[in-house]
Amino acid sequence: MKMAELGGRRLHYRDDGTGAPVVFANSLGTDLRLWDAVLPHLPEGLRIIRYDKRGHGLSDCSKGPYKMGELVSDVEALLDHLEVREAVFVGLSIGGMIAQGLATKRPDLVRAMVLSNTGAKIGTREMWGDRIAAVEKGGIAALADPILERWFSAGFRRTDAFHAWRNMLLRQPVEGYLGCCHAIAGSDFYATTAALRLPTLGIAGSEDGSTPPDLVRETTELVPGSAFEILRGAGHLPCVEKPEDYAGKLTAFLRAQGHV
Ligand SMILES: O=C(O)CC1=CCC(=O)O1
Repeated sequence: MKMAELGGRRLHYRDDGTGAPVVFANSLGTDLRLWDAVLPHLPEGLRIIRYDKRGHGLSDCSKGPYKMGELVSDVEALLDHLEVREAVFVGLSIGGMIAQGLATKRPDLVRAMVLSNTGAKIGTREMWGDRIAAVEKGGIAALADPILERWFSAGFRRTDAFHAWRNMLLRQPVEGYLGCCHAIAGSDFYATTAALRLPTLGIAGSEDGSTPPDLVRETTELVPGSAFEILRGAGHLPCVEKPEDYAGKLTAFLRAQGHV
């Protein structure tokens, strides 16, 4: 179990393997176990860094609301602490927004990025305001069913594994969840991501009800020369539903960059 003390805040992370660094950033309401099923399918020779963003998993849960800039600064400080440079940064959903912010702020840290199930902007201020109000009133349980319908395809929702992800969402600290909802509501990366020049792969899930394929494609295409892949039969978390396929797309991208 590793905790980094970063100027008064502690982030929980994992740092496994040696070689070229790949950093993974999770979505809203999930922790670093999001990537568990993908990692065994990745090639040797990688240093795999995963972390829990603030208010999630085993990281400190500071009082919200959070700003996207704070979430970007957190992982920037973590990577400086770990002396990581030139990583491939894989970000899913809010993690993909963090990827876009970090690539803009610290191009020395990010040599290529994977924008998975994300957008330059996700939803509207009104939509996030409604979600925040509903969670403040009834807790995450009040919205768990519709959230999980967007996260997973109907087939996956009939599996035993589905209930573990449901429990992860329900055990998520409300303060951290709401803090990140505020950060997403206030973020729009269209202009800054369009100015980025780095190898970029977009990954979408055909059944994703949160960040549909068209949004992921539109976001990815902001970066000239980017590639885009759809994983069929997967919702918002294709790394959970289709881990081998997800790892295959990621590995092909890493190889194309000469990262492995
Ligand atoms: O909870 C959702 O609807 C999915 C989601 C949006 C941003 C994020 O990180 O997850």
